Amino acid sequence: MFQGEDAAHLLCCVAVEHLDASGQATKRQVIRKAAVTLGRNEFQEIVLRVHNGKAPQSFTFREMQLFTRFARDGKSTIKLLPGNIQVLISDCPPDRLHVFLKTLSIKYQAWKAKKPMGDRAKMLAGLPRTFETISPLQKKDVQQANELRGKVNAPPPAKGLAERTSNKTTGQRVNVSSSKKPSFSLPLGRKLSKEQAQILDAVLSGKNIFFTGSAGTGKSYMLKRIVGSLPPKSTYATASTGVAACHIGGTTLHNFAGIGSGSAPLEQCLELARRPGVLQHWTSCRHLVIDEISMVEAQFFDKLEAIARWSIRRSSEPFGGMQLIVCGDFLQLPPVTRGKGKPSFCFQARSWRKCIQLNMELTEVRRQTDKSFISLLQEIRLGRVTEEVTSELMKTAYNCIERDGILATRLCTHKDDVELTNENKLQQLPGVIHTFEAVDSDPQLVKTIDAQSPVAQVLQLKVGAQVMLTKNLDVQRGLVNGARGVVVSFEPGNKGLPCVRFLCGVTAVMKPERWVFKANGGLYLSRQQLPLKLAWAISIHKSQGMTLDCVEISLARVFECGQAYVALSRAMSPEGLRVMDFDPHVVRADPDVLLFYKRLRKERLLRQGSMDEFVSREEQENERL
Ligand SMILES: Nc1ncnc2c1ncn2[C@@H]1O[C@H](COP(=O)(O)OP(=O)(O)OP(=O)(O)O)[C@@H](O)[C@H]1O
Ligand SMILES: [Mg+2]
Repeated sequence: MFQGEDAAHLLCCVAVEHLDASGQATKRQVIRKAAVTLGRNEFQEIVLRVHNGKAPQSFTFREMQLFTRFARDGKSTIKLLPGNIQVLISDCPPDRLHVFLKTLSIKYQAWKAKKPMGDRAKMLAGLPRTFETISPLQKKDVQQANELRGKVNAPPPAKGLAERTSNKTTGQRVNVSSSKKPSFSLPLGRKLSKEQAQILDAVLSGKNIFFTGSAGTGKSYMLKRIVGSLPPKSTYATASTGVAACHIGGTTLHNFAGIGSGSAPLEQCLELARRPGVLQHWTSCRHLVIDEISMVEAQFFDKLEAIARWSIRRSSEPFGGMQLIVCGDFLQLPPVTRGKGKPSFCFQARSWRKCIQLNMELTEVRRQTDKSFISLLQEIRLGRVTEEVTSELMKTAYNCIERDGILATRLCTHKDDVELTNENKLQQLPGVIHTFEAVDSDPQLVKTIDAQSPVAQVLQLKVGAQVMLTKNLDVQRGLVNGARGVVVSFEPGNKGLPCVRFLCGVTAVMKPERWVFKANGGLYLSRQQLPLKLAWAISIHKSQGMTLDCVEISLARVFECGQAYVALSRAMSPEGLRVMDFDPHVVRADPDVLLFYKRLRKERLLRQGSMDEFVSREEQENERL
């Protein structure tokens, strides 16, 4: 996260409105590229300074109202009194805005806790005018703000507090969304490692970058941080699959491009891309983010490049000058070919080399902590199965990973097996079926929503149903995307919400959540549904990008290179994994991909933030390939 001085500055679009008594704007000034700074004057009052590149305007205020509902989209409004001024912020990198607003809010509350200086005292003080950037947030600011909030909210309801501090291992029943306003805290965020920070720096320098790394090194995590650091209006977060797009809060690459499968001739694809609603993506995009690039076909990539360059943006630069931020692991799943032979990877696209200026690699695995399990997975990734690897994986067949009635999720190679398993298992359970229908923003577009949503339109559950959480509800308590649980009861009443016991020890009543998807033409679609899906089985393709705490894998019908690696690397630990019928032959790494990575290393094109030792070891190993 941005700390210190950074927390006091924003670069964004600003509209300054002067309001009359009825709240109508009497004067409005729009500054497309504004620098906003938070500071203090000679009396230690908070000042908001808006700079248009020529002359700054400073607003000192006594009262403030913040409107933060759309802060995640980079928008917020700050209403200031006296003066009745409204500062409307837009197109601001959301992570920066979040920290800026938090700093403003806490500093303001802390300032209110002190007795402000009266006008007369100010006049008598005769101090020269000054402006100093506000100091970084300190613990004491947060304490003061919380004390003030405590007084305003008093008396604090003891129940909410007890819920927040409950010990997750006790299995105590908790309410996931508490109505009490949480206390302020320092906006530290989760820290980036050195190598992750270098990637963010490279992106912010404007370079076209491809970054890679084994499963669980935080590629998607980084993409979310990258998207949060770029201006939202011109940034498009996409991924090759709907599930992966959902992980980074984006849309599918196909949806962004609007050219179907891209197999039509260029002229036809161009016509499709020029359709109203689609054209706007192409013209407004300055930063194109793509996750799970391993599943994007070379030809499709070349088509996108040609469309962007010649026809829409009329520029000779690769991708028409858009910044490309591409990430994935080519040793995971390849593009889907539907029986049309060997796929071409994106790095085999004609335009790849001229598009990508910088190749970087993340080396620190974060999904797993067990060092020997991490090394085993690295071997599998490269298609190497030693006797030791085989025996370690065979041993897991006897793992008893069921706990508290929560069964392992079976990862299947084929989609049909998944549907059949989940339907049959649900039917076999005794008891009444409870059906939950989603509320979609546009019922006509169920298919479009289905393609991107992690939850189904209709969810059927029974007591005993094995389920998986599809959203991070409370990361600290372990209620994270992919967490496994079992339905233990349904609440009385007509809503009959399900109560789920999770593997992490928490039992919680599930309430509907909302997902928002970007559709063509800047249109937003949404689905409201319980954040659950049946989890007796899921497909390996759907599991790409996921972290799972309790999995059983049958690899007998593996048909792709990288498929066994994707399945195995979903597990967080060997204790949470059971491999049923391990056969070393199903572990395969695509030779073209190995060659690609080898060449990048040899030509020293693959930059790593740290771990030089790891580089040389890998190089030695690759020499043996
Ligand atoms: N800097 C970080 N701080 C805390 N947690 C992190 C950090 N980076 C990654 N993680 C966590 O590590 C786990 C794996 O990250 P992520 O899913 O982004 O990996 P990935 O490289 O995209 O994996 P895959 O190749 O399987 O898609 C996630 O639970 C993520 O929240
Ligand atoms: Mg990922």
